[in-house]
Amino acid sequence: MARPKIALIGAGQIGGTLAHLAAIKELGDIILFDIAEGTPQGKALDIAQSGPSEGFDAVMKGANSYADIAGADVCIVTAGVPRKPGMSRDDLLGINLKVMKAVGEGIKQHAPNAFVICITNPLDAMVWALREFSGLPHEKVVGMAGVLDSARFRHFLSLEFDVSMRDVTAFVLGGHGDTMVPLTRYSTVAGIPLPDLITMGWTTQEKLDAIVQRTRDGGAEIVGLLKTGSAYYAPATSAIEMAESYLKDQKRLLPCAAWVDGAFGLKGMYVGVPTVIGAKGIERIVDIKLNPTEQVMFDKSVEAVKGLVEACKGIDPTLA
Ligand SMILES: NC(=O)c1ccc[n+]([C@@H]2O[C@H](COP(=O)([O-])OP(=O)(O)OC[C@H]3O[C@@H](n4cnc5c(N)ncnc54)[C@H](O)[C@@H]3O)[C@@H](O)[C@H]2O)c1
Ligand SMILES: O=C(O)C[C@H](O)C(=O)O
Repeated sequence: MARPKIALIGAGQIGGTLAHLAAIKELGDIILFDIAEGTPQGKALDIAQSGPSEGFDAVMKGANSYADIAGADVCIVTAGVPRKPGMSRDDLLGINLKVMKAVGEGIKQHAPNAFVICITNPLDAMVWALREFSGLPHEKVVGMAGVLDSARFRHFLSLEFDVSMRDVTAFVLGGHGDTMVPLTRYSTVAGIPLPDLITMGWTTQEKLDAIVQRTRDGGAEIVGLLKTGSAYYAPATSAIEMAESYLKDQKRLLPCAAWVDGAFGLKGMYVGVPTVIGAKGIERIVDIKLNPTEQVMFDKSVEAVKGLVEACKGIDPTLA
């Protein structure tokens, strides 16, 4: 049986890391696409030459033409611009919206049956725009952010509790911005909810509040340290987790920016919610009950995302 075809649209920091991870995990044959001539070809050749040591079998090709993504089973989109220190993700909206138009049209023409994972920021508005430009079914176009934000929360919690990250679960919902909603009530250490760990004396409310804030600022913390761009190792790993769930029909329950129409009282919008990813794409949205405090935070985040979508419509009238 032929290997699945994975098209990586954008061969920058995340694109290159995605290609390496997908090869090491033998998820399929890989096309690295970028508008920069030489970059995808150079990275593809470099990664292919790690094959003998890693022991993977995958065809690895760099390309500057959308024709090369033809028939892709999965497209992961990182094309665009990352932020620099002092910028917010929302400052990227105008420039990256134009990129989503080109990418969406390329996918529509050459890979209409793909499962598409958008990573480009500002994430929730860009995945919405990419879906609009590509015209693919909503359940086949999803945004990566919640897996990354939850991984950051899990990492910080594991440091606080001095336990393995594997035993920490966490859910961060809402938009991928300053208003994201780390849900302490639905986050656990080996099944013990965080509020119970405060009662047990493992931590304090103040320390937990600081970890929640560090999670919300997780992207900016790395941008401030790198100075030339944003995080790429953990973002790539997070998207690979989602792609693998689709390709292997794992039905992982992951927080993703999915099309929500009905659940959470929302009428047709992309925002971070718990989702099940399987062979059909987004197969289910898990409509968990939020308490009044969580609901206020979630509503605020939803409004922020709606504002960015309206801004997109203002920039590109074809989206209105
Ligand atoms: N969703 C998340 O959680 C998350 C996490 C990290 C980064 N990001 C975002 O991902 C994006 C990529 O980050 P990066 O670090 O890989 O950036 P990068 O600058 O290293 O790579 C981006 C690549 O996109 C290419 N590109 C630009 N316009 C293009 C077009 N029209 N078609 C094809 N390729 C094009 C560039 O040539 C470049 O190689 C940024 O917008 C960043 O903010 C999102
Ligand atoms: O912070 C950024 O600009 C990149 C990304 O959204 C992240 O959270 O790392």
